Amino acid sequence: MKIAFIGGGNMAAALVAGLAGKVTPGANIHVVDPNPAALEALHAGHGVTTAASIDEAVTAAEVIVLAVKPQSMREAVAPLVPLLARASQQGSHAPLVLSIAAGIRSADLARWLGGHAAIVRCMPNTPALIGMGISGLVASQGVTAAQRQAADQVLKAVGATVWLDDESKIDAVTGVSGSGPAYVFYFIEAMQQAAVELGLTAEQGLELAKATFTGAAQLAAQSAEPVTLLRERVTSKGGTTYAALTSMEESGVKAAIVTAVKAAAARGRELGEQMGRD
Ligand SMILES: NC(=O)C1=CN([C@@H]2O[C@H](COP(=O)(O)OP(=O)(O)OC[C@H]3O[C@@H](n4cnc5c(N)ncnc54)[C@H](O)[C@@H]3O)[C@@H](O)[C@H]2O)C=CC1
Ligand SMILES: O=C(O)[C@@H]1CCC=N1
Repeated sequence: MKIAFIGGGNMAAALVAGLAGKVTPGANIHVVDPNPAALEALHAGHGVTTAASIDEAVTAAEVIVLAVKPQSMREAVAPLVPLLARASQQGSHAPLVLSIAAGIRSADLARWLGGHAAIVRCMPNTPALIGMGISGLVASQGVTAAQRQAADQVLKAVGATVWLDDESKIDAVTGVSGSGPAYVFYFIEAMQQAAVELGLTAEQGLELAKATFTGAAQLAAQSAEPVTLLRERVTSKGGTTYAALTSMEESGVKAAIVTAVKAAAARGRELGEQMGRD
């Protein structure tokens, strides 16, 4: 499979690391980015081919991954329009366009791409860097079964995939798992701060907080029991955990988390609306 990336930043680098030499040889991956340092690192690390601007190698790919910031998307894809039109006139295959950008809607992308129909939107997350990502995906109507499978293969190279039946739900995925790693890091930072305020060193606090997250997340992942039961098992009546969770309830921590996740989803929707306006 030939794969092209428009944008070679953080998320593209995570995907390239998962794909190169596993799903396809590095030489079958082409990365376009105006930043020479990003290209050099990807070429040196994975043997990918590179270009500072969109060229024919992009439309020769079966899958074109759009990995620029939402605010740059419209401008970044404009040079693709004549190349896609030429490829279709020559009767070549229509590449699948796989966008990882938060918010940007398939209908707007299709319009910016001159009516290109084969678009999958997806929302990965940064644990993709260590092959432990999770991505939500949704296919627009012009996507073939083979293209859907290709999109799944690309994202499975860096973790698990969850397919959605309705594009409006991808903003929820953005709020939960796309932005989610930041919430976990925030919680780890808070636990480390508490550890220091209780007299431990910053290093000890960080080690305890990180290992607690890793252990609890692995336990939740591996256990057949509901997460609620796992929580209750830690919580002895009248004990220390009960004191902490009661304090969290009184401070409205759960409600605040729910509100925060909804704010991320709403921002995704808003970005799509803003960028989709002509
Ligand atoms: N960082 C994250 O946790 C996640 C990010 N995303 C989405 O991934 C996309 C990329 O995000 P990051 O990799 O974090 O950003 P980044 O800033 O690390 O990478 C963006 C890259 O695009 C390049 N670029 C800018 N204009 C360009 C153009 N016209 N043509 C080609 N390349 C161009 C930049 O030089 C940069 O290397 C965003 O749309 C974001 O919404 C999705 C899931 C998670
Ligand atoms: O914060 C953002 O906009 C991107 C999308 C999901 C995670 N990071």
